[in-house]
Amino acid sequence: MPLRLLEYTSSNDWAGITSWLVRRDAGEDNVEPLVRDILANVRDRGDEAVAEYTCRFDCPSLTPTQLAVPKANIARALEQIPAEDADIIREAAANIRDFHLRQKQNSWITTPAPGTTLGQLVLPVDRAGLYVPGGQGGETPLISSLLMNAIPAQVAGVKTICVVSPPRKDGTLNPYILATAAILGIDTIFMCGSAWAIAALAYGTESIPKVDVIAGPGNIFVTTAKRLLVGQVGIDMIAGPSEIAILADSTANPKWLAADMLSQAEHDPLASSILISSDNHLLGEVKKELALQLSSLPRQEIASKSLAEWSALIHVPDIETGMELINRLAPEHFELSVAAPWAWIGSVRNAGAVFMGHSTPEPVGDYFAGPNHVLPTLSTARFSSALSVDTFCKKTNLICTDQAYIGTHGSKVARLARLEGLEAHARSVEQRLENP
Ligand SMILES: NC(=O)c1ccc[n+]([C@@H]2O[C@H](COP(=O)([O-])OP(=O)(O)OC[C@H]3O[C@@H](n4cnc5c(N)ncnc54)[C@H](O)[C@@H]3O)[C@@H](O)[C@H]2O)c1
Ligand SMILES: N[C@H](CO)Cc1c[nH]c[nH+]1
Ligand SMILES: [Zn+2]
Repeated sequence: MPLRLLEYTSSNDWAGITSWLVRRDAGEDNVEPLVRDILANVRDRGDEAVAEYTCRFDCPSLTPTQLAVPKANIARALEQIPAEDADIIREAAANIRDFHLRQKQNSWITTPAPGTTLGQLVLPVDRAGLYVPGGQGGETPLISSLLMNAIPAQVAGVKTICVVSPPRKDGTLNPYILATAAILGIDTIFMCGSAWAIAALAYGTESIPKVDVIAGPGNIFVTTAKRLLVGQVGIDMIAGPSEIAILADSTANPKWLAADMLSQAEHDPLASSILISSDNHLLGEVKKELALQLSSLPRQEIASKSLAEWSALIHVPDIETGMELINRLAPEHFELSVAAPWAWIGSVRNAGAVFMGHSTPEPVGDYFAGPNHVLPTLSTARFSSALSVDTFCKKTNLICTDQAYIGTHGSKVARLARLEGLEAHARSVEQRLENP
């Protein structure tokens, strides 16, 4: 099985690693002209364009009036999935809600000096649009994507939440997606996907509301549309292909490590799975395990491309050096697979999420524990964070001063204004001094 074996002894080896790892080109430039056309067409022709694209790509007969999923179908979907599955989804949703409730920030005000009250209003956006990927023609419903995007929006207090997802060939959505929406109390769902769904949410159509923030993962057409709309509508993040980096000592189990690497490799041929260890024997065992476990995976073709092209086993002299490499990689998911993970947590500077110790496999975070699984990729964890309640909030500054404050400080404001050559600013304050 082709898989890179690398040596990292110091920062001198960094260039060799970045040269192939840090820019996984998904070919966004190639699809950009097509996506620009789609955006313009939906902006100008609304539902009609959305329905046309949907018929061309996803299901042959869908009229503009059929884009919205009837509310009754959403409620009924809960009867179409096994009750045990609904219970698992409810439990995951409760964990995710509990975690995100802790992120909620309150508005605050303060009185730093007599005559002045200052503060910050933390307000939810009015409307959010959530993209739920089709998942192999609707056959692998991305339940967790809906949970991870909708719950932070709900906790933020967003009043209008619209979900979009591409329909299956028969013009329906997977009942698991509808049932999850029903569990969450979401009843506004539109059957459309790809760049035209993102365009509809950004511009609004006859049936799809124009939203303030668009969140949710998707393929290259979805991602490119989101990238082109930055600045016109709030965008959660431009999430790239999944990544996992594991730092393991000799107490780690090679079978577990290989399974964890494959868990992300199966997402995408562009996914990246990196194992870093000072134990050469362990690295060799993991390599054997990867070949063994890969052979029985349904998504073997995807995972093997990811392993061959974007993954590696990296030998380091010690854990300290491994940690330095992790901080340079700034991975989306970082598994700290060592005997005493808490002893190392203070050294972690750049990672989307950290999975502590041998018994914390990454998929626990993907689905169930509570923290969000929409995380910064491609080294952007150096400066950005997981999707959160904040994604759906904005902060409005609050300033209140009285006449006494203007009397004490007004002339200083006027002086600063005149230093900038802005006379009208200065007079605005002086009006209150001269004509109280
Ligand atoms: N980062 C995360 O949290 C996360 C989670 C889940 C999925 N993902 C990613 O999301 C993506 C999901 O992809 P998917 O296919 O399952 O669903 P998707 O909904 O993103 O893509 C399917 C849509 O793209 C359209 N499409 C196909 N070919 C097209 C073309 N040539 N031009 C325009 N549109 C076209 C389809 O008709 C359909 O509407 C994957 O890349 C996966 O890695 C990321
Ligand atoms: N690991 C993905 C983010 O990189 C999220 C996900 C969704 N479903 C399973 N996993
Ligand atoms: Zn995953």
